[in-house]
Amino acid sequence: MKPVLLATGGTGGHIYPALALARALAACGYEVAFIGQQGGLEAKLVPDAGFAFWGVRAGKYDRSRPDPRQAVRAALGLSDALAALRRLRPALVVGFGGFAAFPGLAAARLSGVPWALHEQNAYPGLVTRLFARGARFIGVAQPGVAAHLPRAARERVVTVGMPVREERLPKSEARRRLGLPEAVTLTLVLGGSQGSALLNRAVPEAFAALGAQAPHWVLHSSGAAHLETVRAHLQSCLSPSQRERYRVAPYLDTVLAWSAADLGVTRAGTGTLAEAAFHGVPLLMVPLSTAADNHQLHNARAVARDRAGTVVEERDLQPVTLAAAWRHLLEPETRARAAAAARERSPAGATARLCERVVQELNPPRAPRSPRTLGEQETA
Ligand SMILES: CC(=O)N[C@H]1[C@@H](OP(=O)(O)OP(=O)(O)OC[C@H]2O[C@@H](n3ccc(=O)[nH]c3=O)[C@H](O)[C@@H]2O)O[C@H](CO)[C@@H](O)[C@@H]1O
Repeated sequence: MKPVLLATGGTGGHIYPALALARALAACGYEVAFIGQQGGLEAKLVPDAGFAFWGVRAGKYDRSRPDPRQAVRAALGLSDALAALRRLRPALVVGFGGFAAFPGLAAARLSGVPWALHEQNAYPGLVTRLFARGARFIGVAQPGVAAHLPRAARERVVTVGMPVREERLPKSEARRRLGLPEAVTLTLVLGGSQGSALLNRAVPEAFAALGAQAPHWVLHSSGAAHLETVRAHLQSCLSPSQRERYRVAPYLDTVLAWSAADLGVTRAGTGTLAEAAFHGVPLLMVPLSTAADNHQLHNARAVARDRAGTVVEERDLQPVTLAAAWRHLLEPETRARAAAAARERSPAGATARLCERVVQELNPPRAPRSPRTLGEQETA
């Protein structure tokens, strides 16, 4: 059977929805492989999840600094990807946006292999805009994307939602597996797939400013590169008893972490927001102000409009302001209302919808035979 090749990488926001689709396709008996950047986050996450990975020479294209080396790297990545497609002979390539998806999609276009796309953000990224024309379909996580795509591609846009790993554990079991006490209020701190230097600094300071709270613990994902800095920061700004209640890890299994959490302090990447909604966890969001087209602020405001969380903008980020917003969300009534509103936003079913659309593409309906043809066959 020809495999489905998923072109993805760069950040968790692009990789995790592809992994969710891969699991669903594999469960239906389809063969799946991935193509992404050699040495990228995907080169670890994909084999860890048990799927075949082809690494190609890809790199982020810096539009502000055109450099011939970027063009050379793109050409090398394309030749790697063409070789991979010759070898794998995929039935379909599905691209998830971001620079790491570029070589696989470009190779598909050049080799005559059909391709499809999934776009996670409300404003489509460059790769989605480049490959929308000619795509078999463009699955989108949020409505309103079509207006930003070439006219010829718009009718092939389908709103499927944001695929997340639709697994939940009982809170008590998740906490036990994380080594956390059961009868406490737990805030999960997540700064996106690479961690956030800003949250790493501000959240421990806000925790100190919160003062005495009913048993309240924190589980904080620092990002692999920031673990030691955060540990040193906790030593300097928290008392020993506060440190006892503040756990830090370089990277978390987020099915466990969201299952255990009562509240999140996060950036506002699409993946994080969708997972929080799936798990019914209210959020205190600090959107990344440098995200393309400030899309994290738009993402966060949509959550706040639905009353599933609160936004604190970077420019207002002081330990006391963060602590005040945090204290408010910790109040049991506020938290319960926001958790119910979060559940209303759940993306449950998105993976199945995307999978179904891919399966349709792999098994196109046979053209109905005309009565005349049938008649001819009968008399033949
Ligand atoms: C800097 C940047 O370009 N960010 C973009 C990137 O977000 P980025 O990938 O950083 O953030 P997202 O919130 O979209 O996704 C993070 C993912 O990493 C996972 N995770 C995180 C920490 C951890 O310890 N363990 C773990 O598994 C989360 O569960 C989540 O699935 O892609 C998103 C989707 O295109 C965009 O909306 C973001 O703006």
